[in-house]
Amino acid sequence: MGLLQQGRWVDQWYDTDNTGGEFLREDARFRHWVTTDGGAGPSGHSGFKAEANRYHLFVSLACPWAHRTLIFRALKDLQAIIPVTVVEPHMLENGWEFAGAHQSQSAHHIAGAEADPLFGSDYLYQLYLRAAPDYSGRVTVPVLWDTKTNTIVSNESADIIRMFNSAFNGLTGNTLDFYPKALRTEIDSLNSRIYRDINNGVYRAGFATSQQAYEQAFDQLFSTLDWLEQRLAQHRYLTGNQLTEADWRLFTTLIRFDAVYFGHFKTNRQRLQDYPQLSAYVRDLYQYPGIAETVNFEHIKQHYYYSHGEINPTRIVPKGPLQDFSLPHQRHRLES
Ligand SMILES: N[C@@H](CCC(=O)N[C@@H](CS)C(=O)NCC(=O)O)C(=O)O
Repeated sequence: MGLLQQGRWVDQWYDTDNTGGEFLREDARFRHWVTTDGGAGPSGHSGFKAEANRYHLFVSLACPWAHRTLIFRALKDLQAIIPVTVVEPHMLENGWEFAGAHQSQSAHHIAGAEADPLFGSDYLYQLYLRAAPDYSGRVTVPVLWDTKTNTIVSNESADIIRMFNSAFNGLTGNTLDFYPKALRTEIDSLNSRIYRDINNGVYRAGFATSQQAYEQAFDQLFSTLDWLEQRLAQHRYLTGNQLTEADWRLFTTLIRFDAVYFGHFKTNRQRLQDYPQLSAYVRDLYQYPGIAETVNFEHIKQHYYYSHGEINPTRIVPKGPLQDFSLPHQRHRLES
């Protein structure tokens, strides 16, 4: 695990020394937007018009943030016009890697990982350097790459799913809207609490290097899960009867909870399985058409347990847990 410093790759674990053991996530740096007409979006500059086969998505199947973009690619019928490449789950001294001959010393190829079809790069950081030769910062997935101007449009999943939600509608004819105007205020407020306490909360617990930082993240995480458990006893989805972006953002963390976060990140007050509403809700979303295909537990478990040597030095990847997300969920009953 490492980062780029003025265009040089440096192998280094997260620095929590100056923050009382607390893990602080760095903001994404590429924040342009693909728009219908190529005009500027909420940030970045213009010039990224929605076109078929112009953009390429790089993801890890392990990563909850990248997973959001894969879900939106499926929900919005973008598979035929936005190709995707999957990196190797083992993220070691060279960061995220593509499949190929130049893997890091202890990395293994895991089925489903692919080579870089655009440039034949060995490592994802080489793609970042093509976009910004003096880049400083972490090298993260997902990455939305523009093949026309050879740059990164965005490496922020929250923005990429918003682009996918609407910018390509004219090309696909899919007008499903997961960020409807009438619900935006509610979605935004759910997102911000869920991001802080759950999406990023599990990482704040898992990457904490002080007892206090860990316990604080742990308590916030479970109090927000308790709150959601109650909310989901009333409604099928977070905002009521309509599935929105807020549900999909929550889903990618919940689906990993028992397999990874409970053990590896020590978020073990209880399993997701022990929450009747939340666990049925996850099965409901998992069974939505096209979603199960985006979930890959081999990549998920291999990534976390094998890559984080600071947390799991033996790199043993657990065989369990046994789980079946295709069991009935009965959540239709909550529709009013
Ligand atoms: N804000 C980014 C965060 C992405 C992110 O942190 N991805 C992780 C994988 S789950 C990553 O690539 N980490 C590499 C690193 O931090 O060096 C987003 O939502 O797209």
